[in-house]
Amino acid sequence: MNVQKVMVVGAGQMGSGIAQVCAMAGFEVILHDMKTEFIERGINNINKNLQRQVDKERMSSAEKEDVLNRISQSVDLQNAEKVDLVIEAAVENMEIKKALFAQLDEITPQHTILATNTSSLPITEIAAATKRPEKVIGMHFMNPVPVMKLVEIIRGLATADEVYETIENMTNKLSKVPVEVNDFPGFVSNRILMPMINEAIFTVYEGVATPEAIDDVMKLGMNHPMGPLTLADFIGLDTCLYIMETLHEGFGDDKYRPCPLLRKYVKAGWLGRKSGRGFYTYET
Ligand SMILES: CC(=O)CC(=O)SCCNC(=O)CCNC(=O)[C@H](O)C(C)(C)COP(=O)(O)OP(=O)(O)OC[C@H]1O[C@@H](n2cnc3c(N)ncnc32)[C@H](O)[C@@H]1OP(=O)(O)O
Ligand SMILES: NC(=O)C1=CN([C@@H]2O[C@H](COP(=O)(O)OP(=O)(O)OC[C@H]3O[C@@H](n4cnc5c(N)ncnc54)[C@H](OP(=O)(O)O)[C@@H]3O)[C@@H](O)[C@H]2O)C=CC1
Repeated sequence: MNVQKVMVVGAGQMGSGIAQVCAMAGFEVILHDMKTEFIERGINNINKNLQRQVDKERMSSAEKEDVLNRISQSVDLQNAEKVDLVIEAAVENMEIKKALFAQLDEITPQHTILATNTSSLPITEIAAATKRPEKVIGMHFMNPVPVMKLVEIIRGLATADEVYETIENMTNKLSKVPVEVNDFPGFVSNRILMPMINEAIFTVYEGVATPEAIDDVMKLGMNHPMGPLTLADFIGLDTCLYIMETLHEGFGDDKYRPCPLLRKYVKAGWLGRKSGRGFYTYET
């Protein structure tokens, strides 16, 4: 199938990044969120990223304007009625995603592929909220989207081969590298990454070392570009907690229990970089 028009649902850090790379690759993009202010925040992000490219003379100002002009804004999901592909990047919550997919199933044309950027939730269960499970697929981008090469592509139980191929082609057009994985909690990326982050949080909780020391060990000792606690703040501590809960519930194994300190921070509203405070403090 030839994808031309894309709707990205959720204009947060992932949705704005996905909208940016789609528009840069020439797709017409509708960026949808619940409120205009969230979309404006997303567009501001995109604008800043593109301006950096202009400043580095990798893109002209005219090209930047062309990219921005390919992105339109939406606060009405009905605007999905003419798109070929929806990439959902709303909050990591099964009930919210199921409700969105059920609505999108009603609104979009029959040929439309419904993809989710979920970082851990079962694709098969999200697909079951629609009458087109063969057209539902996981398209898991990494953060920051404009920089990271990987897109994990996850087939649900019913995902059709041609839908997989369309999403694989689309990923290549975005200059990303597709890697196919099966539908298990956390897929591959977060099944491996998130227990390491959770263990780093236990290491703070048990007073083994400060966040700075833990991050230094992993950066200087293991050559990780960011320490695990900086990375947790970057991903969002709410998202880290939801992923650990999905792993814990999905596998029923206590090795995936979320650290109580992670729960406490999320309850306090310390969500990391996006809220201004997590393991570190940030200017908002
Ligand atoms: C939770 C999930 O479901 C899955 C996930 O996404 S897990 C998270 C996966 N991501 C990671 O692990 C990221 C780990 N961190 C890194 O790779 C690096 O620290 C980083 C790429 C984010 C920044 O790299 P750095 O060398 O420390 O900083 P810096 O030199 O400022 O930036 C390098 C490039 O990234 C760009 N960049 C940095 N942060 C960016 C952002 N938030 N958005 C867009 N571009 C960004 C910079 O503009 C720069 O671009 P150029 O090379 O084209 O000039
Ligand atoms: N953070 C990361 O590193 C990664 C995250 N992901 C996944 O991407 C998704 C988004 O994460 P991220 O961008 O970090 O989260 P953010 O919190 O930055 O953004 C989520 C956005 O979606 C909006 N939203 C919530 N519910 C709805 C809805 N019903 N309809 C439309 N928009 C909605 C939110 O609005 P409001 O602010 O009001 O809640 C917010 O603007 C999650 O599923 C996450 O697991 C995947 C890869 C990496």
